[in-house]
Amino acid sequence: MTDGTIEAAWKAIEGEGADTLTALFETEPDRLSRLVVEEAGIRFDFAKTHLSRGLLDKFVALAEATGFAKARDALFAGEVVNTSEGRAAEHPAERGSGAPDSVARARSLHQRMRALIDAIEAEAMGPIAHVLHIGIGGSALGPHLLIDALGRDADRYDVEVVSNVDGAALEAAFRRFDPQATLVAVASKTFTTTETMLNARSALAWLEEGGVEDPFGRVVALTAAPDKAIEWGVDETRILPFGESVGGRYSLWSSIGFPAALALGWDGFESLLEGAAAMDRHFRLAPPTRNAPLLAAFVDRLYANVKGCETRGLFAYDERLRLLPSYLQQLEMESNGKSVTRDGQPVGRATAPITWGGVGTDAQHAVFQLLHQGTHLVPVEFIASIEAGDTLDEAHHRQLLVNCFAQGAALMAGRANAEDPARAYPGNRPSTTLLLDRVDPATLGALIAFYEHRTFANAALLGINPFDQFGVELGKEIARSLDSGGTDAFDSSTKALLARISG
Ligand SMILES: O=P(O)(O)OC[C@H]1O[C@H](O)[C@H](O)[C@@H](O)[C@@H]1O
Repeated sequence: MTDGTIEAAWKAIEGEGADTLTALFETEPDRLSRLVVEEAGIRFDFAKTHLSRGLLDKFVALAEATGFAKARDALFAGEVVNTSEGRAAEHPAERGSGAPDSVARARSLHQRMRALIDAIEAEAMGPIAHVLHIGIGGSALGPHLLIDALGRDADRYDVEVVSNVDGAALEAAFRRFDPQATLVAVASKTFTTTETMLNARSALAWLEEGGVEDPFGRVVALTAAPDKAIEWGVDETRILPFGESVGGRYSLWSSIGFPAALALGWDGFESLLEGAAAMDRHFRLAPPTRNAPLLAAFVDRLYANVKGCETRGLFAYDERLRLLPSYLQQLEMESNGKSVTRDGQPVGRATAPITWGGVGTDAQHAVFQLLHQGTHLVPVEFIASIEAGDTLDEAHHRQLLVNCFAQGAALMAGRANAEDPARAYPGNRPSTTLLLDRVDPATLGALIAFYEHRTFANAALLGINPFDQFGVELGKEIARSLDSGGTDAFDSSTKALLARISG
């Protein structure tokens, strides 16, 4: 399609969305049957958004104009969709959804990971009780989310994920762990990330100081750059590689998921992959009006591009999912926080909103005032599970869920108060609810794959490449330069700050 057709499709959308949510429920009595999708153990409820029947048709037309279906086919076929880096994006192949040779490659790497886990379980590296996972960004957020959400009752290995270069983070893990019983997993796609390599060196020193005779014998490397890991000193048999075409923030399905597989056991890790594969099938095959990731992307675009919302709020009404907002901050903002299209042209409209959020009910007592009465319109997403994550009196879980549903209802309905404006609620504030049957590996796999595909669908509608992240490079380059004392090129404020710490 031509740029003209795409612009015409956007123009048609940008004039819509004026009806209130309450009015939409009156004029469209079939909203629930149309805007609720049940898939892979998750109920996706988009009914409390401004996605009217007319708008939905127009978004479907936009998807057609932008070549969304072709882009999706290219993703699953393993074509070069990351054009700026000349690579495919093969995270779907990690869970069996992709070109047969990519799937076969991913399977054999998974087998290698499984064999190493079997060996660790058989105490081939001595008795291991603790796993210190060192990585940052995509090499930490995904495994950390999985372990925190699913590993609470697993009673297997005690895993700690350390990402920050601030030594306080690593020291806290050292205090908790016994070096004699610790395995160190160094996770880095590139195996060059400064923070990770410095933390890894300090972990080696700690093993040595703790009396471990061969510290490298306790190190496993999870990387797409095995040569670099060998060069650094890791034995080849303890390197778990993954493909260059698996992006960092999409890599938890690969060997980057190793600590999660250790914490949950191999069966749990496989269920995670199967859940994601179920969502892959849905994303590939469901028609646009029933396709959960695509509908979610329509909602994202509606609020960012029609209603001018600069943020989106995400509240997990489940303690086990407390790390979901930080995981999604990287997935969504690093993928789609861009200003130019795939062809290097200005995008011309808002791209990724700022993703922020927290945990319910805690957040209700802190930030929800602004959501209900503030001057910013924030589309809210609620995530909850029907099955409880605790064994206490069921009043706990009931309170959690009724609070979650009450917030969505209150945001939408509002309440007038002619006498006292300070006590009036404007209402007409949108929300989406994702209700999981339970928080288990399969459902969490499906949920994370849903978010990946939603991010991809947003990028396709905007015409941007979600798989590169050049925005993070300049800061790294300047840090390197400052570290080596080269301040000449910098402003006086930065120079003065450096001088202040240099004594
Ligand atoms: O896995 P690594 O190569 O160590 O990279 C870790 C992280 O750092 C980079 O700066 C990127 O912003 C992230 O996308 C990446 O996940």
